[in-house]
This record gives sequence, structure tokens and C-alpha cells, in this order.
Amino acid sequence: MTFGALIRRGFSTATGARTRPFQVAIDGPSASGKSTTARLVAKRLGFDYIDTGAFYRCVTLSALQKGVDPSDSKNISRIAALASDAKIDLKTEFHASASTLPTTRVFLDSKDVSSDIRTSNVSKHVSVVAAIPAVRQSVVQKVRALGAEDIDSSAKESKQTATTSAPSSSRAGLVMDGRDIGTSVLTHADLKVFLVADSHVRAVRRLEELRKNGSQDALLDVKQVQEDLERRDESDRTRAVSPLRKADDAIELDTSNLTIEEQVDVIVKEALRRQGKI
Ligand SMILES: Nc1ncnc2c1ncn2[C@@H]1O[C@H](COP(=O)(O)OP(=O)(O)O)[C@@H](O)[C@H]1O
Ligand SMILES: Nc1ccn([C@@H]2O[C@H](COP(=O)(O)OP(=O)(O)O)[C@@H](O)[C@H]2O)c(=O)n1
Repeated sequence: MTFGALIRRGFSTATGARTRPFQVAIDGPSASGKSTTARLVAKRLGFDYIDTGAFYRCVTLSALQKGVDPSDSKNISRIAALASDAKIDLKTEFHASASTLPTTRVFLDSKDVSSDIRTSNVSKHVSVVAAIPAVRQSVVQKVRALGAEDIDSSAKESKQTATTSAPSSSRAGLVMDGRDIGTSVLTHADLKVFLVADSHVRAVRRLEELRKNGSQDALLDVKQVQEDLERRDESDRTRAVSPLRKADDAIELDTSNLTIEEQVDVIVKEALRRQGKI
């Protein structure tokens, strides 16, 4: 095994120093609370945050904008090419105020598409796009490249964009959320969490969020939102490559009856415990 591979596996150096940032992997079905929780955990721990769902949404948006129908299997290789060519950047602002939720802006080929990737049309097609093996390969490559940048240059670029509550140099870790983070992207993550919640509860929360954001999709009713979430979960769970599933070594956390603060607390405490800080 190479030294690089040992580093990726998180082995310590002879001096006992950690060789890579502490990694937290958060997976789970749609609207289980992953991104909200992940951003707040990152803020509390002074870690970076990567929303991998945004990558699949960008590829889907790119296809739809170019008139390439994701539901037509003849378009698989065109969508794979779009995924490979897409330049995707995330900029998370952590904000100084303790009570403000960090915000992540998403850029596709340098254009801010943060709202465009959240429309119901993108949501409707994203799971089909995410099931294309070549798309997953491209996205995982892009996501890993971001993770590696965090390892090699902890005080660089993405941190300059952040109005962080913690100094950028202290961003010694990474929180990543998605569907396959614990099972195939960060398989050696120091802490893996699988968030779940009742699908009706998730639909109510998602609709509330759409209303708050003034989205046109706020006109949908809870039943329609719940159906969309369940359809997407089913597709994510049953696809051939990297399906949504709890990693064997992940902690499962049901957020149905928790407050956001409670679920964040559980994860932050476990991360601190595993870092030997409490
Ligand atoms: N425990 C909770 N109680 C109430 N609302 C929650 C809770 N957890 C998350 N939410 C809300 O549910 C919605 C979906 O959460 P989000 O983090 O976007 O989920 P995911 O990233 O898994 O799709 C957001 O509006 C979020 O604020
Ligand atoms: N690591 C990931 C992240 C997202 N995805 C796909 O991308 C879609 C959108 O992810 P998301 O996290 O933005 O979705 P929500 O949970 O916010 O609804 C999911 O339904 C999956 O099909 C994936 O396959 N693997």
C-alpha cells in the first residue's frame, strides 16, 4: 500500500499527528435533515461542508437546460458527457452570528444556480441522472478532488469566501452529506451518520421550507411532496450503483421527534468524543 493510500485511510504519522482532516459522513433519504444538520455540525466544529446532492442536481439542470431529456435512455451518454464537462463549485458562508444557518451557494460553469437546482423539475429528474454509473463516477471524482484540496491546503480558496465564525485555519475537518458518502465516497470517515425520519414528517418540513423560500413549488400539497420524496427514495435505494443504504458502521439517528438543535448536538458530541476532545 502506498503512503498516499495510508493517508487517505487516515493512518497517523510516526509522531502520532492526524494525517488528514476529521471526516463526518452524513447520509439518508430526502429531507431527513442532512444538509441543515451537516452545515450546523460543520459550523460548530469549524469544519468545511460539501453538499454532494448539489452536484447531481447541477448535472440534471445542465441536461434540462440543453433540452436533453433525462428520462430518455438514449440520452445516457450525452448526460455522462455533461457530467464530465460540468465545472461545479460550492461556496459555504458560515456567518458570524451563532444563530444563522450557514448558506451554500452553488455555481455551475461559474453561474450561481443555487435556486435553479432546487426546482421540482430538477427534483423530478435528479434520481434518474444520479443512477447513471458514468455520472456517479464524474461526480465522485469532483467531490473527492474538493476533499483532497481540504486535506492539502486547509487555509485556501473556499475558506476565503466564508465569513466564518471560526478562523479559516481551524477548519481541520470536513462534513459531507449525500446518499453514498459512508458507503462509497468517504468509506473511512471518522464518523458516519445515517439520518432518517417519517416520510410524512419529511414532506411537511420540505413544504414548509419551499414556502419560506417563496418557491413556486410551495403550491404543491403535502401528499404530492411526500410522493415525490418516496419515489426518489425508492429510486435511490434500488439503483445498481452506490444505492442509498446505511453503512454498517454508521450511527442511525431518527430526527422525526428531534429538534434541529438536538440532532446537531448528538453528532457534534460524538465527533468531539472521537477526536478525544471530551
Ligand atoms: N428536526 C427537525 N425539525 C424540524 N425541521 C427540520 C428538522 N430537521 C430538518 N428540518 C427541516 O427540514 C427541511 C429539510 O431538511 P434538509 O436539511 O434540507 O434535508 P435533506 O438535506 O436531508 O434533504 C429543512 O427545511 C430543515 O430546516
Ligand atoms: N451522494 C449523493 C447525493 C445525492 N444523490 C442524488 O441526488 C438527489 C438529490 O440529492 P439532494 O441531497 O439534493 O436531495 P434532497 O435530500 O435535498 O431532497 C438524490 O435524490 C439522489 O438521487 C446521490 O445519488 N448521491
